[in-house]
Amino acid sequence: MISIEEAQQIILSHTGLLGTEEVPLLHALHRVIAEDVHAPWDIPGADHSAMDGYTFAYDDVQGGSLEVCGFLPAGVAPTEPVSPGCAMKIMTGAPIPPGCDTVVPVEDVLEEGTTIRLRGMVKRGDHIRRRGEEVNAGDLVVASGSLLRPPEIGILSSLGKTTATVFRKARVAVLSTGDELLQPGSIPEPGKIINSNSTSIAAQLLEAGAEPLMLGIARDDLETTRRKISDGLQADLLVTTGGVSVGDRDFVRDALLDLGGEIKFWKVAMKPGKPVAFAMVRGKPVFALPGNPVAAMVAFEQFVRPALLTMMGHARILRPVVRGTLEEAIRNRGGRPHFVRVSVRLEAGRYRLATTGDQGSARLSSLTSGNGLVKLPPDAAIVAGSEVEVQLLDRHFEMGHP
Ligand SMILES: Nc1nc2c(c(=O)[nH]1)N[C@H]1C(S)=C(S)[C@@H](COP(=O)(O)OP(=O)(O)OC[C@H]3O[C@@H](n4cnc5c(N)ncnc54)[C@H](O)[C@@H]3O)O[C@H]1N2
Ligand code: MOO
Repeated sequence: MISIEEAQQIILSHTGLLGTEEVPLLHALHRVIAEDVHAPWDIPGADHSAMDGYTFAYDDVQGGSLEVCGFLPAGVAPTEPVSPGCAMKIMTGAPIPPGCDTVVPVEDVLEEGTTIRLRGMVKRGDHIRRRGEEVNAGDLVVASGSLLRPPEIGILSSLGKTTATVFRKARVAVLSTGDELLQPGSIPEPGKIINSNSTSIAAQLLEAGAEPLMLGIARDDLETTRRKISDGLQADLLVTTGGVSVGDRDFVRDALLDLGGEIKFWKVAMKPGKPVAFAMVRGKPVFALPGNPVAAMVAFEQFVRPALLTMMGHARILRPVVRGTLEEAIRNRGGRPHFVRVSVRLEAGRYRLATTGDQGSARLSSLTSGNGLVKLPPDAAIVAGSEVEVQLLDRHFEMGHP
């Protein structure tokens, strides 16, 4: 059996970048840009006032008082020089008129009829945002490979962009296998359960920024499984759940081989998720995840998500890992690393971790009541109060401040 890290390496060695597409700027949010964007102009485009106040030539301030000669709102570009000895009332964002070089905020002057008196010290150049202070024409502002968050979207907009060329979203086919499965929305019958894996995997895909294509359920026979998997190969990547262990009705691996696929690995030393398989079939990566709901979701996190993020151009493909204090003892009696589901909370600047109770691979509530995974090495016994590393699964933790 190979290790989690070996499995990840094999997967990434078969994972390449998807193509690109031009999308409206707002649709580029949380995607990775595939072009270098240079500034077509300076920002700011001229010297602007940074305050609502008065502008004047510093050399004209004699005795701390000036005549007010006019008003400059934002949105107007003055061309006439201001007469010597004059101050102009100016609003934040308005260009500084020729002849002026200093701004004083309104609260720092006494307004006396048509004159103003400065209340305190003023320095030449105060409260002016300089032309090109942020960006000069020709500067590389957003580099290819950058993740577009709201600030990047904003700066691209300030450069006149209304679209962006980004890496395509991965289209991912999702197939569940099993005679026991009913369509979501059904009422359970004896011996049957609802196919919840397709929905949870689709949700994980959406969260990773990919597009799920729902292939439904394949009954437990080789022919149906092969046909459904073959349909899924039209996508960029295929994820199946169930039918990948050693049962008499586990046909996924045989179907992959029948389709000419190469199984790159089967079984990884981990719990839950051991019977996971990864194959390349007709040039497409196929992840055959175990059927147990937690095993499928944990294996998705460790294997499918990093592959998808790589395909979509991301540089950070792994969840953030932080150190936190365990509030209870945990132990791994097995011979495989155990992903213990924990709830992580930030208390007085420190992460504190508690397990989510029964860690059965079929118990989805071990994930719903938590937001992190502790990878516990084989045979480890950790006492309460110890510091351990935890993968943060909750997006709200990604920036470190829930
Ligand atoms: N003799 C052995 N048996 C099992 C082993 C083993 O090593 N030797 N491994 C166990 C482990 S670990 C796992 S995990 C499961 C994985 O088996 P499969 O991937 O073949 O999954 P199934 O048998 O099809 O299903 C397992 C379990 O999950 C439920 N399930 C399946 N699909 C769905 C779905 N779409 N939505 C909700 N729940 C689903 C299914 O009903 C089963 O209860 O094998 C162990 N066995
Ligand atoms: O590894 Mo199975 O994936 O424990 O449930």
